[in-house]
Amino acid sequence: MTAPSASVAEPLLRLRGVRRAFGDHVVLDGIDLDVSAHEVVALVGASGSGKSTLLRTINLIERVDDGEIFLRGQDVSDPRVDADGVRARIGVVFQAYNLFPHLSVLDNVTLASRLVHRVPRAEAERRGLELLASIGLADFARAFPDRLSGGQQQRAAIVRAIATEPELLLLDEVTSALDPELVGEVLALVRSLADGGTTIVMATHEMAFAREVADRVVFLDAGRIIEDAPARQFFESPREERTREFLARFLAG
Ligand SMILES: Nc1ncnc2c1ncn2[C@@H]1O[C@H](COP(=O)(O)OP(=O)(O)OP(=O)(O)O)[C@@H](O)[C@H]1O
Repeated sequence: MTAPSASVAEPLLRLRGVRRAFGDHVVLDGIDLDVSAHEVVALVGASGSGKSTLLRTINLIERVDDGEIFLRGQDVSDPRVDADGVRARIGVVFQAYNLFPHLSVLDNVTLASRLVHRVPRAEAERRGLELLASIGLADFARAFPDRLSGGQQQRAAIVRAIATEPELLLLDEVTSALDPELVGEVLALVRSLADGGTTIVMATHEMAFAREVADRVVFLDAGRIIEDAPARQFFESPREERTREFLARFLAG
């Protein structure tokens, strides 16, 4: 028997046999997935296929019924692991309502750094202002979120998620609640994070974006991974019939 090669890098994230059911409804049915550092993985699939639930299990919002989730080799799905400690290592942005409405934009962006990571306020605010400036929102730092457009709010939510320099960024349909004209500015920010080497797992219905930005595309159907392929191969020559049907339905609108 050959020993595993020591040169093979451990994936940043590894899921093995992840299963989650709600009552009799099996929503994740044995998910195996590896994500390397700096990789961008798009989760695609019909509504209800399990994309959000998968992201929520990675972030330990949902507990797995079976299987394991490893973050840098640590089994974080072990119920004895401190979930808050794991969540502090992962940035998450949902479809909408990410910002606390009663806190200024800057307080939103700096809150986790200050409270969870114990960064002194002055340093957290310097970094927060730098991040807000990088997305053109420095002038809104002291404003409350309701002064911002939906696209601006989502961009602020994304910089809030990366303010603590998480090891992994999870994005759950971050553009699906936006008016079409605001989608582009949010996708541009995700693209720049991907270009900068942030490790991202994102559920998306934006196929053109997945094709352009993702290294790999993972197609989920009824809680199973049907195809996991480099983005170009996924869109140009999918192996599985169900992937072809999904893409055809998608292109048909
Ligand atoms: N807390 C819950 N209790 C019961 N059923 C749930 C719960 N969360 C999700 N589900 C069910 O699990 C299935 C998968 O939902 P999920 O939100 O993961 O799908 P999705 O692929 O992200 O869909 P969409 O693209 O519409 O966001 C759905 O049938 C949903 O109703």
